[in-house]
Amino acid sequence: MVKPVAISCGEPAGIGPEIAVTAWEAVRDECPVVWIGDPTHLPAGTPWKHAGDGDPVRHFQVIARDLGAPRIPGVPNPMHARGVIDAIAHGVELVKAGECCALCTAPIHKAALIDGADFAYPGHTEYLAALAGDVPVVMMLACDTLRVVPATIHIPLSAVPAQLTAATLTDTILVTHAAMRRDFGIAAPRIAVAGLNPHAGEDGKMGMEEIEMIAPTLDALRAQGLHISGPLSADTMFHAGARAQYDVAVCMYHDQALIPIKTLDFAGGVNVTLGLPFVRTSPDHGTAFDIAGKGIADATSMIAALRMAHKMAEARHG
Ligand SMILES: NC(=O)C1=CN([C@@H]2O[C@H](COP(=O)(O)OP(=O)(O)OC[C@H]3O[C@@H](n4cnc5c(N)ncnc54)[C@H](O)[C@@H]3O)[C@@H](O)[C@H]2O)C=CC1
Ligand SMILES: NCC(=O)COP(=O)(O)O
Repeated sequence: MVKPVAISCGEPAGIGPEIAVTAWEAVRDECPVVWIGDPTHLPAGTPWKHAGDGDPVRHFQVIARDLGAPRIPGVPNPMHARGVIDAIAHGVELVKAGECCALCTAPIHKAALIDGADFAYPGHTEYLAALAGDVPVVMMLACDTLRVVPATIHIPLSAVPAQLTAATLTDTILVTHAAMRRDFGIAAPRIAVAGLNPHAGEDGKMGMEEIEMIAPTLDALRAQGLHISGPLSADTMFHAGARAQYDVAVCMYHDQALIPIKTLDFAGGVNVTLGLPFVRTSPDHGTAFDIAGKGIADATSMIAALRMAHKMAEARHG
């Protein structure tokens, strides 16, 4: 029997509840899901039942949690924060216990969780790494025409150069390489690596990180047999011809990686955490407070995230 993907509710004031239901309507024949959240936050008329009751194709399956306050679209409520965090942890437990095949997280509003529950993590990626026992993880965003990995994630731009060490870059590339092989069936992944500075440093005239750290790190990994190009100029590595030369691009910071993919395919991109002992995906977008509750949110990315979760779980476990 196909196990369901657990969906954590995410920020109730955002579009999470509505895109979960719309995505379920699109994939319910191929990919069962179970949603963890407060059923009073679901769009009116959602045909939901408690998980295990009813028919998962006709009834949206819910593991009900009382989040303590109603949902007001666009207005985050600190009272929800604890329940939102617990829904993620519950999803992880279900996957670890083998009751669900993967976790798909709806977007959280990071500030609301920090303000409402002293959440100690800047995002799911870091929280899931902690729940998995502090394993090294990597954020990857993927669409049909591009995969990108930021080597540093949710930190201020001013903190990037200090965090960008040979160890960070090596771990990022090795986790990415292993996941390309295990989860995406690419036997010898071609990895393109961006420089940090304009023109990848222009021979040291516009920054020294490429010469002092990035290039020697890549040389050491090439010596281990990895197919790596770079450090490349970030501004010229994302046009169609350049993208054809690699399977995944490793970038130096969040926006260097995410701007190209969200520009190419905002609707279809999927966020996936590599390196975890379980499968986790997510839509590439955030809470979209400006359109929450209006019934106009596009669920394409959520649908792609659910399909990718199932496919990755299948690749791992059959
Ligand atoms: N995986 C996660 O939990 C993520 C959470 N976030 C969080 O989301 C919050 C808002 O972030 P923003 O940068 O404003 O990005 P956002 O993705 O929420 O919104 C950016 C723009 O795209 C639109 N948009 C987003 N998703 C859409 C959809 N499915 N259909 C139609 N339009 C859509 C929004 O209406 C808005 O105009 C932040 O708190 C951020 O931390 C952002 C990205 C991922
Ligand atoms: N911009 C991507 C993002 O913030 C996703 O973070 P995470 O919650 O998946 O760690």
